[in-house]
Amino acid sequence: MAPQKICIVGSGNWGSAIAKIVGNNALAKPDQFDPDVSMWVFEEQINGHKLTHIINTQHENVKYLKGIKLPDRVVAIPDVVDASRGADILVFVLPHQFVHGVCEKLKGNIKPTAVAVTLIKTLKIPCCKDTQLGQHLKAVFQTSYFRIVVVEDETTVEVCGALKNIVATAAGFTDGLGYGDNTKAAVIRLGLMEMIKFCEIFYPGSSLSTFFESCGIADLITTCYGGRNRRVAEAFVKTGKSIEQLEKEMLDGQKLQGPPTAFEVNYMLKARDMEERFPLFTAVHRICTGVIPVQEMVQCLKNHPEHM
Ligand SMILES: NC(=O)c1ccc[n+]([C@@H]2O[C@H](COP(=O)([O-])OP(=O)(O)OC[C@H]3O[C@@H](n4cnc5c(N)ncnc54)[C@H](O)[C@@H]3O)[C@@H](O)[C@H]2O)c1
Ligand SMILES: O=P(O)(O)OC[C@H](O)CO
Repeated sequence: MAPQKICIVGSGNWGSAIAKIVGNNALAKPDQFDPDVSMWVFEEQINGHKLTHIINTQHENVKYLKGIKLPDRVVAIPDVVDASRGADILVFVLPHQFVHGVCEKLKGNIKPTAVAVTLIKTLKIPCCKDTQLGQHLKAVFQTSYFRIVVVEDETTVEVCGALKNIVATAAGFTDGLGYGDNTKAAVIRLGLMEMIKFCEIFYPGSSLSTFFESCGIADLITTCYGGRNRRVAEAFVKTGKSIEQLEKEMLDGQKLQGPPTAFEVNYMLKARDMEERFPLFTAVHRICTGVIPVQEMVQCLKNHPEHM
């Protein structure tokens, strides 16, 4: 098989981090991959210079991953159709709210044999279930410091990634309200229970063991202690500013996934009259949309179905 061309669709914080990993792997495995990796960059001006120009000359995404050098042969391209032209592997890594618009542009403009990998945390993307292809794609991402496990329960992996952002938002509210570690642990536990229940109901067939992979409990802990959703949610309580305003002020262009995911999940719960069975997901949505004050969050969890 000829070396495969890789395009990274996205260039935010995670997009840039994965560009470093993928770019180095492509250089190290020229028999498998074209060493030139393209990266679609949503163009913006930084101190009067185009971000693509800065990345292509300084080999650093100075806005979204400051201080980390990207491999020289990762090339930033501002047009997504140009960036993906001729690519065999498209790595999607952009905030989920922009996926639809980007895919509309790509429709009819990519190699018919191209495969897509999504690193996006969302509920929306149907994935293929090809373990052979999974092993091949593992070579794109695996490094000595970034280990990949190929699992067949791909829906649960993706849904875990999306739902943990809601739990992280709740954890941030807890921190902002000044509660201690026991309350936060209770929120994380109930959040995990709701994640499992949500998968059971909406995506039957998921395996409980998947929640013990990195995508489950490990990502949940990371995001509830260190993530952007947690940080902004804490500031929401402490400052009284809106989530939108804090996202702009605190994240410098990076995007929160928790509040929009809570909105999407609430839409699914409401449609099945199931809000009461998911008090944590429901409370986060109601707080983010101003329906209830954040001070009511813990009250909403006191009669959680897990306690009945
Ligand atoms: N950052 C992490 O640690 C991390 C880890 C794992 C997964 N993820 C997931 O990866 C995905 C991408 O997150 P990220 O952290 O790379 O992004 P980010 O939040 O750091 O960056 C936002 C990106 O959106 C782009 N953008 C802004 N307006 C746009 C528009 N109108 N159209 C298209 N793009 C626009 C920006 O240029 C920037 O590249 C998300 O689903 C996230 O949950 C993130
Ligand atoms: O910073 P957050 O809260 O968007 O979380 C980032 C990653 O998803 C954690 O793996």
